[in-house]
Amino acid sequence: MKQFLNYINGEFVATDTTFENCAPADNHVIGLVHEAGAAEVDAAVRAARAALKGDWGRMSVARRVELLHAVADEIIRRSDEFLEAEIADTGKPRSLASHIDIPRGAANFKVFADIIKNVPTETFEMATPDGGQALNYAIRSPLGVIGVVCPWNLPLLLMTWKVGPALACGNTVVVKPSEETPATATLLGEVMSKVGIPPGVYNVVHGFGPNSAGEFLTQHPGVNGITFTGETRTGEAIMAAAAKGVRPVSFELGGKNAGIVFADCDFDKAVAGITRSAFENCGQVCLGTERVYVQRPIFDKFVAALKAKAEGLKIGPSNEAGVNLGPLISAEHKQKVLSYFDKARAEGATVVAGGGVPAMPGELGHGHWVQPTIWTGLPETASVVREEVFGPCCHIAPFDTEEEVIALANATDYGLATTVWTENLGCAHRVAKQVEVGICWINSWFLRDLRTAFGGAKGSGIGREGGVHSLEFYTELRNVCIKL
Ligand SMILES: NC(=O)c1ccc[n+]([C@@H]2O[C@H](COP(=O)([O-])OP(=O)(O)OC[C@H]3O[C@@H](n4cnc5c(N)ncnc54)[C@H](O)[C@@H]3O)[C@@H](O)[C@H]2O)c1
Ligand SMILES: O=S(=O)(O)c1ccc(CO)cc1
Repeated sequence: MKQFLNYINGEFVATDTTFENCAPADNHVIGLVHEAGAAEVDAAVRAARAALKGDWGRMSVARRVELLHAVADEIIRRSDEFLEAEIADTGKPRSLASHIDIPRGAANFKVFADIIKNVPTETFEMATPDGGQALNYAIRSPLGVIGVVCPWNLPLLLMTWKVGPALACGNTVVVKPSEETPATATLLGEVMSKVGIPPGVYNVVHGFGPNSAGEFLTQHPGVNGITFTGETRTGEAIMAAAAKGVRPVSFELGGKNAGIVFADCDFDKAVAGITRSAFENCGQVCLGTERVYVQRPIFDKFVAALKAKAEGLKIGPSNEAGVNLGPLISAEHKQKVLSYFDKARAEGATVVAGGGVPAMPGELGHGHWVQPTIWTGLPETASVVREEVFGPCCHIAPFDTEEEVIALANATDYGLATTVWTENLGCAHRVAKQVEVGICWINSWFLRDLRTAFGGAKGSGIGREGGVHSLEFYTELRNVCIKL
């Protein structure tokens, strides 16, 4: 049976406590994960601290950049292994993982290495009171040991999105992958060893959140900063842990994102865009659209078109040709999503598409499948209109005016992303300016340039990462003032 070991100080480390890692597609046991206890987490943090003072801490930026490029190249060289590991852990379609998760996972090392190589710091000359001059210039230093706590929906991509810039800035990391998806973080340990990243720079501790590796890591006083992607409620617990020692946090949290479709949109593109944003990765994307607002003149036509798209999506295992939708991540998550399907019905929804569990053949019958689901007819107070479901579903409501739809989109505690569909650039810009989110896409969705800012407003997060914005979190900027 496959064993998923911790990776501490350049060595794979087994523990006495293991838990099963199961495939979402058919629930078969992929392997055993070795849970890190407080002692292993402490060893990982100590190794990370020691590495800061060792070769890694002394390394030139040019050499660090070279090594991070080598990490990216090695991920690509072993992309079949990464792909198989990610597919087994998540059940997502091979086409999705091969086009997004793995290449983006590698790109995160190259892009941030190049940014750190090229980004300047500021200098200011100033006059001094005695009639002389002084020169100010800024130096970036690594923040230190970074705790990286990750979710399961885009495991390699979201982990490297943090580890790439953290290492580029000269930090060391202790990563806590989701208990649901331990494979690619573990595999990355092999890559780090192979290309010569010094021991202790990249560490992985496996386990759960409360009273397990997640909590041990975030409460560890040797961790200088915590970067976290996951549920808003978990963010609250981590923020409380980070308060001890006043450690900085960077949070990418939940969302309840609105899609806004104006009557003048390019209809087919809008339908295709909302289909993707609602159902890609089986709706398990923080940026996904769970609330769709469609201008009244095209409402009925849009609902019918989205229904046709949803019902045309092919549900199936990763390797089957033409599959659009995989399973949900776990039995527990399936229960949560189905409970929302029940609530929607109980609260009076019209079920336009789906609403249940598809019949799957053979062993797949043990997997965590649900149908892509569309509702209409609910008030804005309904559970599936207010709360993040994180499944392949959306509610569609009509609107009349620009002002009205902006108010509807903003009437949520979350503020991650919006997608707007219109041919009127003036309208697009007015909406983009007023929606309370970190990311607003116009006539597109999940179109990402890694140099741009990424993050959430309101309950969807704290801080921005991406491009130079990542440097703000992963470095301490020191001003040096020289009296000349
Ligand atoms: N904003 C974003 O960029 C973004 C991206 C992806 C996912 N998400 C959000 O993530 C959620 C889905 O992911 P999930 O279910 O893995 O989230 P989660 O919050 O349940 O778990 C995320 C990680 O936190 C750990 N954890 C849980 N409790 C902890 C605690 N008390 N202390 C320390 N660590 C703890 C888990 O073990 C896991 O590794 C959704 O809400 C989604 O919107 C947000
Ligand atoms: O910048 S990306 O790597 O595309 C990216 C995608 C998603 C998320 C969070 O879901 C973060 C970064």
